[in-house]
This record gives sequence, structure tokens and C-alpha cells, in this order.
Amino acid sequence: RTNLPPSPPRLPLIGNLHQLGPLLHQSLAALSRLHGPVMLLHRGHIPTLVVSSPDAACDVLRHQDLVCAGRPTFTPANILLEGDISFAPYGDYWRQLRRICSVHLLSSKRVQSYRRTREEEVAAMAAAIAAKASTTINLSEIIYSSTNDVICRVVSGKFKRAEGRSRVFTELINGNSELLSAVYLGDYFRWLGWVDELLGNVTRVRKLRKRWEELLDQVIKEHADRSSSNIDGHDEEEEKDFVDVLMSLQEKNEFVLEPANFKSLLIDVFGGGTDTSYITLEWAMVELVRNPLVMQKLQEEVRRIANRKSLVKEEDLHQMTYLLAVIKEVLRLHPPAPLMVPRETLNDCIIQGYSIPKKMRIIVNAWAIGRDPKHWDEPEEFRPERFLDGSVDFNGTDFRYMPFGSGRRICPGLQFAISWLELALANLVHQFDWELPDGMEKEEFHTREVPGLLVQREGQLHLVAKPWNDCS
Ligand code: HEM
Repeated sequence: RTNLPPSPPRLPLIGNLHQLGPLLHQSLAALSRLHGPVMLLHRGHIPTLVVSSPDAACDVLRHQDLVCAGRPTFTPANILLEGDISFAPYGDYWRQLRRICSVHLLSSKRVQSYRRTREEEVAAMAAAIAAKASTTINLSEIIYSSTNDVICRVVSGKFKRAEGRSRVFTELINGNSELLSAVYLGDYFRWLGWVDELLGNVTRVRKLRKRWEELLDQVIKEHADRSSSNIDGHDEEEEKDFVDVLMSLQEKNEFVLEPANFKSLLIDVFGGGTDTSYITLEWAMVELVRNPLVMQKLQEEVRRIANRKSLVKEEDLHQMTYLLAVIKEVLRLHPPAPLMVPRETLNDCIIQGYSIPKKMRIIVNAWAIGRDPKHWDEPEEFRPERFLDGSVDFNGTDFRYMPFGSGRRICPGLQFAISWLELALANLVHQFDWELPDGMEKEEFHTREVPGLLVQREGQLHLVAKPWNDCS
């Protein structure tokens, strides 16, 4: 009690809520500049520890990783994602799901096996852009749809675009982002949960879950029908999608998931994988257009290595060191999950000398740490060169840089995401030169953000793509 971290002054009932703006990561960064890198806030009745320095993050995510491996409960996640991995309480069930992800769904070998999917989808994306060359296009729409198509194919196989299934997935994923980002009064004031019911927020989440269930039931049924009609094993050569993998693990009794939890895991992957990757790709194009010298340097590298091929292939990527540095720099300035996913303490612990009680919610402000002038030279500048020596990686071991989190709950989709981001970005800058639409100045090309659990750029990205003539 006597050794709690400093707190900004708070009001009765609402605590510190009045000091928080819609862009939570920015409000928290401003408050921690006044009250220190380890700060205790009260959001309604919820005490929350906010951590904004590498040392404090290292305490939470390394020294006390086990104690801080819980996740708080959260109304929309409880309904929409019940039994998923991202919000699962720490324990045996979470460990089982985590193993399924890291060994079976998102291992290096499995990620590698989706190479053809990525290459085909990137070719389709380039063709869609080329079809509208030299006119103003909505690049956000195109990269969203390609990212979504990759995830849909990997998770559910060769869905038929003609049936409009990809559109339904998009609608449901958008529904997830909207409802998971909304404010539920019951999460901050226990006695006001009924207001969420009254306003229909909870009903909307239940309806969305029902739509997911219907769609996934159909996908699972199609897989079951296909495997029973495929007794002679002609499908051996096909890439195994996530539903295939999970079904065969269930058949072999390697693990048994309740049908509802099976679907929650799939919804998690759709939600966790699509928006994060799309938002990063969009920010990458924004920063490259705002920084023409970086764009030029990147194009020189990609075009030299791809050597006039029409498409950059995955085997070319490992030589593209500047490309990787660009992606790292994008994720430093614009981590799509700027506050990661909140943690909760499983027991009492000490963080930076302060006594932190059990069941304390913890937010690590990765966005603020990635822009802290104490740890980064000219942090607001977009300078991929800072990553060129390769000493800072995404793997959560450097607490100045944690776009994928760190510790035992680090993002298991890291490699999956990077493989898509590298291939997609390399092809965008290889095949096309990019210009602002007529009449728009570079200075008008803003970096304003939209509030949400994931933070993306405000508005859609409109650009003009000019095909690069030397590319065959
Ligand atoms: C640029 C892309 C991505 C970023 C920046 C990102 C970021 C994150 C972050 C910050 C966390 C929380 C980590 C922590 O608590 O320490 C997380 C968790 C998670 N991510 Fe990602 N992610 C991305 C892509 C993906 C992809 C492609 C997938 C799956 C295909 C995925 C699946 C997950 C899952 C399942 C969790 C929960 C892990 C757990 O609680 O054990 N993510 N991600």
C-alpha cells in the first residue's frame, strides 16, 4: 500500500478517465512524461499500471514475465473470443493453444509452406494496381483486400471469391475491430454493465459471434466433406490450411478442442493477422511517399536484386537488408498495437522497486518507448538506417523496441506477418513509382491516427502508381 507507483490526481468514481483522450497511447505518453515511466492510473474502478520505459518493460516482460502473463477480462472479448488464445487466462489451456500455434500453425516450416499463396496474392495485387496505372487509386482498399485474401486462404483454404466469401470475412473482421475497440461502461464501472446491455452493445457482439459461427461451421463442414471424399489422398500436394491442420490434430487426438473454442482460435487468427499486417503495409507506403530519399534507396535495392524480373520472389528477400530495416522503422514509429495487449498480474510482484498487487492490469506503452528521445536519436524522423546494423530485432529481447510484444505471450504470428510484409512491400516499390494525386502536396500527406485497439492512419490512402518501365 505504501509503496505503490506515483499516480496523477484523480476524481471520485471516474478516477483518471477525464485525463485520457481517444488516442490512449498518446495520452498515456503525455501523462508519463509528468508522472514517470511507472505510473498507476485508475480507469473507473480499474487500477492500471502504465509502463513507459525499457527498464520497466524489462521488469514486466522478462524479470516478472511469469507473474505478468495473465490477461484481464474484457466484455467484447469474453463473448466474441471466448476460449481463444489472445485473451485466455494464463494456464494449461493457454499453453495448449500456444503450442498448437507455435508448433503446428505458425512454425517456420508452416509459414514457408504458404509461399505460393503469398506469391499468387502479391501477383494479383500488382495486377489490380497495374489495371489502374497512372490514375488515382485507393491503395488502402487494394492492400487490405490482398492481406485479407492471404489470411483467408491460409486459414480456410481455396475459398471461392465468386461466392463472395472473402467479402463476408472482410465484413466480420471489420466488425471485430469495431466492437473490440468500442468502450463498454461495465469494463470500467462494474455497476454499469446493464447500460451496455441497454444500449445494445452486448447484443451486437453476440450477433457478430453468431455470424462467425455460421460462416466457420460451413467452412469446417466443407473441409470434412472434402476429406471424406478424398480417400485416395490426391490432396497430398496441396498446402494444408489451418482448418485442415486443426482437424487432423483432433482426429489424431493430439489435442481436443470444444467446437466453440476451435472457432474462437480461428477468429483470433483472422482478427490478429489481418488488420495488424494491413495497417503496417499502409503506414509503410505513407512513410515512403513522405520520405522520397528513403523510397529511392529502397527501390534501388529491390530493383537491383530482383534484376528486371516482373515479380520479386521470396528467394530474393533475404538479400534485401534495407527492405527489412524499412519495415522495422515503420513498426517503431507506428506499431499497430501501440499498447500491445494488456497483461494482468497473477501474484504480487515488484516492478522497478514498487509493490504491485495481484490482479493489477498492466499496459506497456510500446509506442511511447519507441519514440523516446532518451533511447532513439531524432525519434520522430523516419530513418531506416538506424536498424541497418541488425542489432535490434523484433523478437522482444530489446525493450526499446517491442512491436510484437515480448516474453511468453509475444506474438506467435511474427514470422507469418514479416513474410507477407516483406514480399508485398518489395513488389509495391519494385513494379511501380508512386506519386501523390494531382494537386496534393507532400505536406498535406498527414500521419493522423484513428483511435482503436489497433491504431491505423486516418482516412484512405490515395496514390498514383506509375509502372516502372524496366521491369519485364
Ligand atoms: C504486423 C503484424 C503484427 C503485429 C504488430 C502484432 C502484434 C502483437 C502484439 C503486440 C501482441 C501482444 C504480445 C504480448 O502480450 O506481449 C500480439 C499477440 C498475438 N498475435 Fe500478433 N501481431 C501481428 C500479426 C499477427 C499475425 C499475422 C497473427 C496470426 C496469424 C497474430 C496472432 C497473434 C496471437 C494469437 C496473439 C496472442 C498471443 C498470446 O496471448 O499468447 N499476430 N500480436
